[in-house]
Amino acid sequence: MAPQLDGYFAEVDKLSNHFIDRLAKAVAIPSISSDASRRPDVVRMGEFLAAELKNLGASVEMRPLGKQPDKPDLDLPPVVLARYGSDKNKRTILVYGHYDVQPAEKSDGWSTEPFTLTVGEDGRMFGRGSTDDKGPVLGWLNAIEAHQKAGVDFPVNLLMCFEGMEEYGSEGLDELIEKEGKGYFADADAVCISDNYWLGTEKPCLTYGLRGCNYYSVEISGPGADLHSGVFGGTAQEPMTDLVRVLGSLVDTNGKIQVPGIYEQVAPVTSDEEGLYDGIAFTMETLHESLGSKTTVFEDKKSTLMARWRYPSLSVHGVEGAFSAPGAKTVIPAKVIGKFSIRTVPDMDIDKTNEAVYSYVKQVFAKLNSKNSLKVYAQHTGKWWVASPNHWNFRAAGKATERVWGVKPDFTREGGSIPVTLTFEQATGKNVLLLPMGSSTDGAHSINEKLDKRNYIEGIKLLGAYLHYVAEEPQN
Ligand SMILES: NCC(=O)N[C@@H](Cc1c[nH]cn1)C(=O)O
Ligand SMILES: [Zn+2]
Ligand SMILES: [Zn+2]
Repeated sequence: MAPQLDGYFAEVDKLSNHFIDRLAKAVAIPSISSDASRRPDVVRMGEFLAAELKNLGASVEMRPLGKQPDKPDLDLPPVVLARYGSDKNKRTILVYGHYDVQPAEKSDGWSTEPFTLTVGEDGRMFGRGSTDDKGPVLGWLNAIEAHQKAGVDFPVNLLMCFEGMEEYGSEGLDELIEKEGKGYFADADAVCISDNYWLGTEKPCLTYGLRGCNYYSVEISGPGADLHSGVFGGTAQEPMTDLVRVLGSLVDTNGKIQVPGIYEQVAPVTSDEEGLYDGIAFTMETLHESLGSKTTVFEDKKSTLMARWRYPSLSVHGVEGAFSAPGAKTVIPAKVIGKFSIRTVPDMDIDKTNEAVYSYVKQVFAKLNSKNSLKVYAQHTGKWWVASPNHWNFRAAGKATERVWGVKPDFTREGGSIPVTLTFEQATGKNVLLLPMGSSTDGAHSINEKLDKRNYIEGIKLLGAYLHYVAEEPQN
């Protein structure tokens, strides 16, 4: 089966240093979508991708998305739409990825410069975006190039959609996908997204579910300006004191969400599902390794996987306006904005969840009897997604995984979110598959994010092999 793969694999190995150089160039562009001052870098990253794609012979369009809703003077970065091949006798696969990254500063605790790809002797390649999601996005480009250089016919037509706002909730992209479902994406036969991770470090997986994410701000203000705590301490009601109480009321030490109306929306566990977790290659030891500690809520695998995949969670992320530098500053912040998010699961509803959060936060604040003012709002929201893995798209990916990694993949769900996954499914009416490249210890969103050279190079083989098996797979 897929006889040309050996030539393709050999070419990927031959080109591995060139592919690592391409990743180094991408990592060097600090395309941080949440930081307005970095917007030119996000655009530069989109232009870099477009130029590389054009060099490979793809037809490319840069689609503007208009202004950022919460910052009306700021343009959203363009979506890179590209097509490689338009042979009516071949299947067409639509792939999605993102070229923006999470913020990163060396002073956050990185061991290396975050925007310099640093390849260790052990093959770990450190750099912001290496695994999330520049490595996987470049994987598709590298697969095209290795086919060309090996003289192996590209087995499918490839449609590509790469965005620059995923880490900020994919602002503006839903509308584009909905419009292009029957336009630019009309001939897609299936969708593949490479933007998640293996559950551990050795066993590959295919992913059929994601949690959604509703991201909230709680704004508390009082004084007209930041104050001296010696002069005003004890005389002014302090926004930070109120905020700490509100944030502290949201979730308990074991992650139980305290907002009424959340768990009531969660789909009950079925008997089929009960038996699903035992066969998954996941151990608490791997979790401890990727967590960097043993401070887990649960001691067992099943409860842990359920907590990550099928129950909601609430995380408190930070406070804007609060003193957070080292040292001791005796300030009373005048206005503080607490940030937290809820990862949502079937059958939670975005609006119902928002209403539950707003009403609870207002109630907790009212009980404080504070003279300060409160605002609570959602910064962005995103839907959960669960699909059927009984489809030729998943079968092809399963065969590719066995061919490249020598094992059958686990079928997993993911605790993270890719807001547009459900939108792709609904707008194209086609099956969506998540095919991860990186592993559980990659540290996406964290300090020292990395992608192992082995996962990058074998991952490029995997993406190419998947396309070959897609071409051979009979209809369902
Ligand atoms: N690799 C996917 C990823 O990291 N997604 C983000 C997306 C996001 C940001 N805000 C809401 N969703 C995630 O945090 O899961
Ligand atoms: Zn990502
Ligand atoms: Zn991410």
